[in-house]
Amino acid sequence: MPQLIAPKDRLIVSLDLPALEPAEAMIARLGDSVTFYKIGYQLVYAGGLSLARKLSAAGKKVFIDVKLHDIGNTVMRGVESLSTHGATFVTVHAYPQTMQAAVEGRGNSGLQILAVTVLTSYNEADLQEAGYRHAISDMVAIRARQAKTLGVDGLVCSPEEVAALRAIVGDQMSLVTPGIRPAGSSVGDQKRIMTPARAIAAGADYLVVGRPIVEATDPKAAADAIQAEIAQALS
Ligand SMILES: O=C(O)c1cc(=O)[nH]c(=O)n1[C@@H]1O[C@H](COP(=O)(O)O)[C@@H](O)[C@H]1O
Repeated sequence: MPQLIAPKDRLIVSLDLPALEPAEAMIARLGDSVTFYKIGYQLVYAGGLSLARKLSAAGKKVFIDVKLHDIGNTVMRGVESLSTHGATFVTVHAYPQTMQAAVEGRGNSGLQILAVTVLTSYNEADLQEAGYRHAISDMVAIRARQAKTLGVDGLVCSPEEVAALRAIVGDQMSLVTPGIRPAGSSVGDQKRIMTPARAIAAGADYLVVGRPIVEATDPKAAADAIQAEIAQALS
């Protein structure tokens, strides 16, 4: 539930880096400023699961972002395997079979399933081009209802959808938002974005931030500034 999360623990730094060595160097630079790390495609295929175990043994929280989507049996077994690394969150795409299988696979392990609703790099035209007939707002709402019914633990969504999705899923599911851009930072390939302060004010539980921190000249200063913005927005 949002009110129980300490402000500092709401920032998840995405370790989108090519190898363990730069990832460990980044973690050392960020030090006590950051308590929660995301390990995604780039690092997970470069030894990232060993880093997940190391981070969780060191008392940090870990989000394994592998966005699973396959037949149910494969997803279930994949999630069973992923539940052994000490992570807090793992991602799957928000398809009913996939979400149901992921919930079965996580069992009582303590690993929480996050369903990715509509990627933050998509706008309305991108969604139509991919063959969907719904507007983004309708699509995320449909997927949020299905996720809630299936017992999924949380959603990954754009901060633009947080308020609407909170009304659907209530306080028991975590709302995790990438697409976070501090004022003045480069947008890159993200399309549905907000500043940290606005995302928190909209009701996000966790903010996922990659390039604005890991590509900053001073990553610790960038993380500290976002932490301060989060704390200010919550006060
Ligand atoms: O599942 C995710 O974390 C995710 C979902 C989504 O819709 N959009 C999105 O950007 N992400 C991830 O969040 C991170 C955002 O990174 P930056 O755009 O560099 O801040 C990346 O690691 C993405 O893979």
